[in-house]
Amino acid sequence: MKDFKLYAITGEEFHQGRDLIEVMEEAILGGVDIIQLRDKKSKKIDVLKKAQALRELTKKHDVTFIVNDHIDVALAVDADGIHVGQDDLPLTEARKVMGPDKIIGISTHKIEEARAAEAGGADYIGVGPIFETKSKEDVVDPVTTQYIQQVANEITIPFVAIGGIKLHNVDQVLAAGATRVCMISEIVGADDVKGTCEKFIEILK
Ligand SMILES: Cc1ncc(COP(=O)(O)OP(=O)(O)O)c(N)n1
Ligand SMILES: Cc1nc(C(=O)O)sc1CCOP(=O)(O)O
Ligand SMILES: [Mg+2]
Repeated sequence: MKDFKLYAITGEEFHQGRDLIEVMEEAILGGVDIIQLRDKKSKKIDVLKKAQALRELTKKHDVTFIVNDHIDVALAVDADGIHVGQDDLPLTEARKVMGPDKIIGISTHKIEEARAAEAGGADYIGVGPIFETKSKEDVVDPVTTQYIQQVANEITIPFVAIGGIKLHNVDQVLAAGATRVCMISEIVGADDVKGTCEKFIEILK
């Protein structure tokens, strides 16, 4: 997969009434190089419509597009890949459905899961939640930056830190060995989405 640094996930509850595509385009213009559609509430038809619009946007800006959970939607819109969790479709089955060329990312919360993801052919792993987050209902306890250190020391596929990351604590995440960060609320909930992303890009340099 094309490498990335700043990963933004949609979270329309934080958009303050702003249009999904406008918010995500601002994020892209600020430097986000991978976008994930995550929608836990909408009907499938509406998830599909949002995915179509985001596919068009990400194509226009040459940004990687990932769909969370819905493999059928990912395939229907020719997304670049899918993100699955530990309780979603297992990696082997996800690979069968997605084919060899699509990106498969998987969430991990402990080193055993990271090892299994690497051995199972994941293209990248999510490492989190690093800090407390209110953006995910069924979230496990924070894994802290210690888990980043473990992954950085052992895992060779790309990993992205996620969960409660903000401008004020991202230094701790990078100091622990992460080079890629992923956020919902700090990016899409910002008053100035583009400016916030530019600040992250400056810090990530
Ligand atoms: C990059 C990234 N990392 C982790 C997650 C969480 O996925 P999952 O555990 O399947 O939980 P839901 O997002 O489906 O609630 C993610 N989406 N993206
Ligand atoms: C979707 C998600 N997955 C996580 C994990 O640890 O796997 S934490 C999380 C929520 C991230 O949102 P925010 O940046 O607003 O904290
Ligand atoms: Mg999931």
